[in-house]
Amino acid sequence: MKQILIATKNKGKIAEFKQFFATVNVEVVSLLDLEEPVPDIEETGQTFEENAALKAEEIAQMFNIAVLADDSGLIIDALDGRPGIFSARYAGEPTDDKANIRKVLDELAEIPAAERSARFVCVLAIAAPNKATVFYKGYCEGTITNAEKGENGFGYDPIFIPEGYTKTMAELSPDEKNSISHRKNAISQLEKGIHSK
Ligand SMILES: O=c1[nH]c(=O)c2ncn([C@@H]3O[C@H](COP(=O)(O)OP(=O)(O)OP(=O)(O)O)[C@@H](O)[C@H]3O)c2[nH]1
Ligand SMILES: [Mg+2]
Repeated sequence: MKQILIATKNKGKIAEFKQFFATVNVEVVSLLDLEEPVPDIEETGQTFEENAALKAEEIAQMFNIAVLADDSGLIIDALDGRPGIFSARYAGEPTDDKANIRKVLDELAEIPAAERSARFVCVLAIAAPNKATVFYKGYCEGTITNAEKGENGFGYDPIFIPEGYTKTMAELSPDEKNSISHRKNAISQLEKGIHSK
């Protein structure tokens, strides 16, 4: 079976990528599968693209193979786009999904339902030795709830209601999330990019 190395340590992302790539018979290998632990890559970029490139290029160079990386996050309009590129570490490091959710709900406490619009963003970068890095981007529009609901997914899924739905992303099944998510939409762009070559 063909394999793809994905430069991530996020178990939620890994589970979703495994589902996407299983449909084309590609096995996902992540940084958590390697025998030698890989140090955390500092995400010092100012944009999702810069951070995705940092992760993909560093690992591609380390192993001399093509690598896919995902930099993603939640953009909330009433918070001027925060947490944005800081989504994983919004309430500090190490990453704590529950604390991140609490911080967002606290900051939105006075904001009425009609002004709680938000979107998830996913930027995929593919880096390969001696090749220019390429990028694909996907969005998922929605709103932020007043309280957590649902057990599926990861990150901010329990407080995000996708447009056209009445349930949070964490109440959707993995298949449902993977049919509408920012990650799915970025992968669709990747497929289009590859087929047009
Ligand atoms: O509810 C969510 N559903 C999603 O589908 C989703 N995708 C991203 N996010 C948030 O954005 C951060 C990514 O930050 P990020 O791209 O730096 O990844 P990470 O640090 O978790 O892992 P790595 O890939 O860098 O190893 C994550 O931790 C989450 O807080 C999501 N939240
Ligand atoms: Mg990260």
